[in-house]
Amino acid sequence: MKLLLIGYGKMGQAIEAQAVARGHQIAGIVDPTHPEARITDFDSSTVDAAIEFTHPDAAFANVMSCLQQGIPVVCGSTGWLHHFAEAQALCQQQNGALFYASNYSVGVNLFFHFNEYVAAKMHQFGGYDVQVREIHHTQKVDQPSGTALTAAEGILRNFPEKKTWRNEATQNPSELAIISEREGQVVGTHIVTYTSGVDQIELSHEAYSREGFVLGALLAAEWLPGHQGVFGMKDLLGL
Ligand SMILES: NC(=O)C1=CN([C@@H]2O[C@H](COP(=O)(O)OP(=O)(O)OC[C@H]3O[C@@H](n4cnc5c(N)ncnc54)[C@H](OP(=O)(O)O)[C@@H]3O)[C@@H](O)[C@H]2O)C=CC1
Ligand SMILES: O=C(O)C1=N[C@H](C(=O)O)C[C@H](O)C1
Repeated sequence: MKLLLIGYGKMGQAIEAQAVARGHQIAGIVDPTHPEARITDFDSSTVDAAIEFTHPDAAFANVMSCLQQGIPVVCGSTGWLHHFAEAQALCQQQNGALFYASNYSVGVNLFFHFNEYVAAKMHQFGGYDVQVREIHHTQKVDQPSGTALTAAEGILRNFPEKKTWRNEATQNPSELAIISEREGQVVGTHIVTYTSGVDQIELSHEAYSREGFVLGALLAAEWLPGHQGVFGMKDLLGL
C-alpha cells in the first residue's frame, strides 16, 4: 500500500519502520521536519491511506484535509474529540473513510471490552467505588489520556452510580475520578480500581513499547480502503 504519514514524531517514525517491514511504501511525510510536503499535494490516486499521529491542536484540520482530498484516514491523535462530530459530518458528506481509536493496541481494546463487563458486574453486586488512573511519559501534552477517557466512558455507560468524570480526586460519589500522572518515559499504563471497605479489584494494561499501537494503526490502514464511513477498533476486531 502507499501510505501518507502525517506526523513524524515518536509514532510516525515507528509506523514508518513497521510499515516498510510489512511491504508498504511511504508515499509522503507531512510534518514540520518535512516542510516541502502538504496533505493537499496528495489524493486517492497517489495514496491508499493516511496515518495521522500529530498533536491535539493539529489533528482535526489534518483529518478534514484528508477527507477533502478523498484520502482514507486513520487517526490516532488524542485530545481533539470535541471536533469529532464535524469530522463525522464531512466524512459522510464526502462518502469518505475515517478510522479513529484513542488506542490502537489490541490488548487495550480487549481491556476496554473487559472494563465494560466488569463495570456492569460491579454495579450489579454493589458496594464498590471506582477510579481510573493513567500514567504516561512527561512529553504527553493532553490529559486525561484518550485511552483513560474511553475507559471512563465505558464505566459511565455500565456503572450508573457514576454520572460524570473529573480529572482529579473527588469526594463526590457520583463523579468518576481520572487521575493523570506524568513520569519519565512511561509508554502508557491504565488502571481501573474498584475498592470496597474490605478489598480491591484492579483491571490494568501496561504497554511495554509503542509496537502494539503501531501494529493496530497499520492493521486499520490495511483494512480501511474500500470502506465508507466512520470506524473504530470494534469494527476491525469484531469486539
Ligand atoms: N491512538 C493511539 O494508539 C496512540 C495515540 N497517540 C497520540 O498520537 C499523538 C502523537 O503522539 P507522538 O507521536 O507520541 O507525538 P510526538 O510529539 O512524538 O510527534 C508528533 C509529531 O507531529 C508533528 N506535528 C505537529 N503538528 C503537526 C501538523 N499540523 N501536521 C503534521 N505534523 C505535525 C510534531 O512536530 P513538532 O514536534 O515540530 O510539533 C511531531 O513531529 C498524540 O496525540 C498521542 O496522544 C500516541 C500513541 C498511541
Ligand atoms: O501520548 C501517548 O503517548 C499515548 N497516547 C494515547 C492516549 O492518550 O491514550 C495512547 C497511549 O496511551 C499513548
